[in-house]
Amino acid sequence: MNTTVLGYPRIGGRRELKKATEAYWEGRAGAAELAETAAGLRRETWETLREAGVGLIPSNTFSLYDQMLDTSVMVDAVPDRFRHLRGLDAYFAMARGAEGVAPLEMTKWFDTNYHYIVPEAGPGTRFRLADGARAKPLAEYGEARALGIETRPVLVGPLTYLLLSKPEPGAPDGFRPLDLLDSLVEVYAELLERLAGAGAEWVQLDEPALAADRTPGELAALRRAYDRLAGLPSRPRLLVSTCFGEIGEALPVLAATRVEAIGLDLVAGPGNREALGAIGGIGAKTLVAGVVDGRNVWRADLNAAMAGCASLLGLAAELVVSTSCSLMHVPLDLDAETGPDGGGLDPRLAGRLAFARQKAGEVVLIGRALREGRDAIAGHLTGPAPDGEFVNARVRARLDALGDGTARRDHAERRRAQLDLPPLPTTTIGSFPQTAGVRRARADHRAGRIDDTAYEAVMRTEIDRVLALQEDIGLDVLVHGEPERNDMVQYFAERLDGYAHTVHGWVQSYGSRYVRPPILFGDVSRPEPMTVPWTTYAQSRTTRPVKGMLTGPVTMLAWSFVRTDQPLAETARQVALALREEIRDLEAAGIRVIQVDEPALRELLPLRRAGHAAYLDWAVGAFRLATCGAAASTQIHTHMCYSEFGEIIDAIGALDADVASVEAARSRMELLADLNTAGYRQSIGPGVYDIHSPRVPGVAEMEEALRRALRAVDADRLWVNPDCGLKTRAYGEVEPALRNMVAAARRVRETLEEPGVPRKF
Ligand SMILES: CN1c2c(nc(N)[nH]c2=O)NC[C@@H]1CNc1ccc(C(=O)N[C@@H](CCC(=O)N[C@@H](CCC(=O)N[C@@H](CCC(=O)O)C(=O)O)C(=O)O)C(=O)O)cc1
Ligand SMILES: N[C@@H](CCS)C(=O)O
Ligand SMILES: [Zn+2]
Repeated sequence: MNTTVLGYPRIGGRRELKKATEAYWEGRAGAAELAETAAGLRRETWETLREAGVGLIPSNTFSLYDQMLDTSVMVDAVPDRFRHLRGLDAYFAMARGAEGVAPLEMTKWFDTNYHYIVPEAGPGTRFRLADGARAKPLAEYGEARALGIETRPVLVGPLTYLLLSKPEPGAPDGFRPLDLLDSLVEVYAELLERLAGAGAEWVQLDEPALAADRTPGELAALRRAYDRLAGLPSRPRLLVSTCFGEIGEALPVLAATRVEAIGLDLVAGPGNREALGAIGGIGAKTLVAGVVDGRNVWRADLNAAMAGCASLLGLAAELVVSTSCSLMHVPLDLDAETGPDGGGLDPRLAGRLAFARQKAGEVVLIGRALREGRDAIAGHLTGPAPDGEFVNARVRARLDALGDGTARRDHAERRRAQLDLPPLPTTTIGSFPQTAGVRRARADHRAGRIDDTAYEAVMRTEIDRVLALQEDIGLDVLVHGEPERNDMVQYFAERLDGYAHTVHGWVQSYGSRYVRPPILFGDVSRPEPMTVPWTTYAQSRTTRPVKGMLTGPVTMLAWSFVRTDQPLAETARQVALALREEIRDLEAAGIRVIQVDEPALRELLPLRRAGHAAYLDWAVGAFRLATCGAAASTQIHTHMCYSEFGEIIDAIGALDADVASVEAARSRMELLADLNTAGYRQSIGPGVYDIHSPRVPGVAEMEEALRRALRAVDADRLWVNPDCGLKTRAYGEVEPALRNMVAAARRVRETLEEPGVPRKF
């Protein structure tokens, strides 16, 4: 009975990776320093896992930016536009763009809040093992070995890699990256042979794409890939690891290959257990049983996990106790919270939590209990949490009284009652750059070095500056800039009862950007207004409309660690009620435009179609519960980003917001045609430039984007905005970009009367 984890956080206990990467980008440190920090973090991870007693330790789970990007570089899937760059410059340019070179797209990793860099492939793509013997998995395997630690290199599986790739611009219609599978598999074959030569006994190939619906053709491709790899004469043993749900028809396909082990997520995919039974088990193979939740922070129920593992014993030749997925989706170490510089979590809550290091410990305990008997871990077994510990009867009664009624007045009537704005109104998504001064003031306030009055003065000065800038640029609907928010979810969670917070609990969102997901542990309620003072202050300083800015109920759940003792739908309604109260207070304070951000609406969509309708029903219901109390004269906006919207296109309309701003700059406005087809009739602000890149977009390119949008959307429904908030950018980029955006909108407005340009005012 062995034990393992499928992956581990890479940031370091004091955010060493983030600091080193950003120092490198800013020229404050060289490549050697970055490499040294990275090696130190890898070593720390391996040693931590070894000390915890984990039997099979993974390697190549580290990345300077993203594991998909690492794979693209490893197999030389580097688009031509980056070929003039070398080494780290090319690597980071693919992620972030460079002078005159647009980055690759970035999008959500399955249903997590992690984002990967989307590979591009075309018929001319020639995969090869770019660095040969120095390929990253080989290098990291060798590095661990030199430390005396035997590891299992982890690779993104070839099927998942290609299913997540997109056709390169200009690729012929009908081209699918998966068409390149056979040639990619040959690169994996070479790599596996080299890893075997280096001494690797096992290799883990991650195929999370199997948790989504797959076509017969894709399943055939899976079979072909692993028949080929498993048929190599000289190779390590292969673990095909899956996560994030049930793998359905892929299970018998994998079972029929000659790979030595299959990894199943038994937390997000409880049905995997039944499916295993239905095929009579996996015979001579090893089952890597993902019984410790890699995506949530609750302690494992060790009794249940032991019983679950015991019931699997007859279904495989061997069982390895594991996490359900990589631990990169949870914070590193709970001890950092309860230690001297932690935030002092309520001990009743802390006792129920486990972060990555604690979860590695849980895996080891379960393994020991299965080997030596339950008594061997008796001291670690805890009783169930007391019932009703964090219940709020008032919230429950109010929700019962509200029922399901979520109708708002007719859209046309709302339009008439709402603000009068010029055609193609210009606005932004909410946040402005979080300057060093703003962040310092927040850190000083947190540490007690400045008091509330001094802190508020800094924020007000910042709001004044942001408003003055927007007026000068000529934007139509202004924002206060969100300087007071550390994060769009954490800020609200800190003001809601039922949520707890960490100080060091960072989880990677993308590249060097991290979040500290709050922990939703009890019934949620709003003790007092959360945004009203800042928004009304801003509105008092300008005659133009200021847009209030809230985070929607689905996103509040998606980007938090959420209680599992009641359905998400019920928890979402509690958050929605708090937002509904906030909207009522904003209206009462004279705010006429309110945006309720739902960037994570797509993220929580179940990976399999069978679950979509039920999810969208409660997700849309929660948004409507939050917003439908608003008066007809209040314009409700929503915003979504980082997603392929295809599968939620109907839901965007069903939210019944008056205006939706959506990321489209990177996906080239394809979305608008889809929205039309779906019968979307409200207003739309397709992002006209990509805020994820430091590149300043020109007037002409945004004008062109707007003209393209006007082919799909009438002018009286088109808004002009960037594709997301500006908090990660610097003013040096933001100011010229917004000036160019307003100039582009004006140029298009001037031509609206020309023949052939639809306008319906
Ligand atoms: C819109 N996105 C978001 C997602 N998830 C969220 N929870 N929030 C989001 O906004 N998912 C999808 C997208 C993309 N994701 C991100 C995620 C993260 C960032 C980002 O900028 N992260 C920051 C950290 C933000 C934060 O919490 N800041 C705090 C603490 C800042 C800090 O480190 N302070 C220092 C001292 C400060 C100083 O002196 O300068 C300290 O405490 O040591 C705050 O501002 O108070 C990051 O840096 O990673 C962007 C998009
Ligand atoms: N209002 C938020 C949305 C980000 S998705 C912002 O502007 O940062
Ligand atoms: Zn956004």
